[in-house]
Amino acid sequence: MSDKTETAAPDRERADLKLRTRWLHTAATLTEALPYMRRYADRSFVVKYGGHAMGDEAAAQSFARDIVLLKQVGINPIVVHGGGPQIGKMLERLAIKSSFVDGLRVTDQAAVEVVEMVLAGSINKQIVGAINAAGGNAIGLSGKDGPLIRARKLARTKRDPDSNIEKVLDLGFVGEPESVDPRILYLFERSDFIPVIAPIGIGEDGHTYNINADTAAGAIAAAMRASRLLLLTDVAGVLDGDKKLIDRMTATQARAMIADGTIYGGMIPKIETCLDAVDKGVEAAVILDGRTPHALLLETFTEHGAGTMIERETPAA
Ligand SMILES: Nc1ncnc2c1ncn2[C@@H]1O[C@H](COP(=O)(O)OP(=O)(O)O)[C@@H](O)[C@H]1O
Ligand SMILES: CC(=O)N[C@@H](CCC(=O)OP(=O)(O)O)C(=O)O
Repeated sequence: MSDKTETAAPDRERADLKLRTRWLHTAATLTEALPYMRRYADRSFVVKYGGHAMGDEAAAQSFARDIVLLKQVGINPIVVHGGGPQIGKMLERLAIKSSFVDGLRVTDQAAVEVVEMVLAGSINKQIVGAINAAGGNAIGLSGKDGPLIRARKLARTKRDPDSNIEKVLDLGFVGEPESVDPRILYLFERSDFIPVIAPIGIGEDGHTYNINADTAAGAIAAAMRASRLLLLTDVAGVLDGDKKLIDRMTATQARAMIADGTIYGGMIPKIETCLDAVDKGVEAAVILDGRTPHALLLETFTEHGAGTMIERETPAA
C-alpha cells in the first residue's frame, strides 16, 4: 500500500512535466508562426484541392480545419476544387464514355451535365459541409455564379507524328478561362465567409464549360493577385530524376525538366499553371501533398515549408 503511494507521486510529476512540455511546445509553435501570420494578414491564398488529394474522411477533415485556421488568423483562403476521379466514377455508373487528351477530359453534352452535377453539386457541398463542421462559414459557388469565370472553348492542336501536320482536336465542352471577374471574391475578403469554387465556366454562347481545376485556380489567383497559389495533389511535390523532392524551382528549371521528360502527364498542366500565375503577379505557387496531415499549415507557418515552390525568375543583374 505504502509502496503504491510512493510510486504514484513521481508518476504524477512525470505526467505533469510531460503536459507542461507539450504546452511549451505549443506556445513555441505559435510564436514561430507569428511572423508568418503578420506577413500574410489580409492576403489571399488560392488553394486548389484536387480530387485525388480528397482521399479519406480524416484527410478531408484535416484540410477543412486548416482552411478554417487560415481564415481565423486573417488570411483570405479561396478554395477551388477538382473531382476528376469522382466524375469518372459517376460517368461509369451512367455508362457515359469519356477519354482524356493531355490530361483533359473530352467532354460532350451528356458528360458536361454530369461534370456540373458532380463538381458544383455533390463535391462542392461535401467541402462546404466539412469546412462548416470544422467551425468555418463556407459558401459554395461555381464559376457560373457572378459570373466569376467567363470561359471560351479550349483550342487544342496536336502534330500528327506520321504526316507532321498540325491537327485541331475537338475536346467538346472543355473550356479555358477567358476572363475572371473577382468582384464577388472581394466581398468574401471583408467577411467571415470562405468561398469554395467548382471549376465550371459560362461561355458567350451560353454553354457550360468544363475547366481543369488547376487552370481555374491559377486564373483566380492571378485575378486576385494572390499571395500564394497552393495546389494540393497526391505526390510530395515535384520530384527530380532520382525521385527526390525539389523544394524550390525557377521557370527555367521547370521548362528544362518538362523538355527532358522528368516532368510529365498531369504534372505538366500543374507546372504551366504555376508559371503562368507567377508571371501574372502571384507571389509564389506551391505544389504540395494534400494527403499529408496539415500540409497547408506546414507550408504557410513554418520556415521549412512543404512541397515544391515555383518562383518568379529574378532578372539577371
Ligand atoms: N516530376 C514529377 N514529380 C512528381 N509527380 C510527377 C512528375 N511528373 C509527373 N508526375 C505525375 O503527376 C501526378 C500529379 O498530377 P495529377 O494526377 O493530374 O494530379 P491531380 O489529380 O491532383 O490534379 C503525380 O501523381 C505523378 O504521377
Ligand atoms: C477539362 C477537365 O479535364 N476537367 C476536369 C475537372 C475536374 C478536375 O480538374 O479535377 P482534378 O483536379 O481532381 O483532376 C475533369 O473533368 O476531370
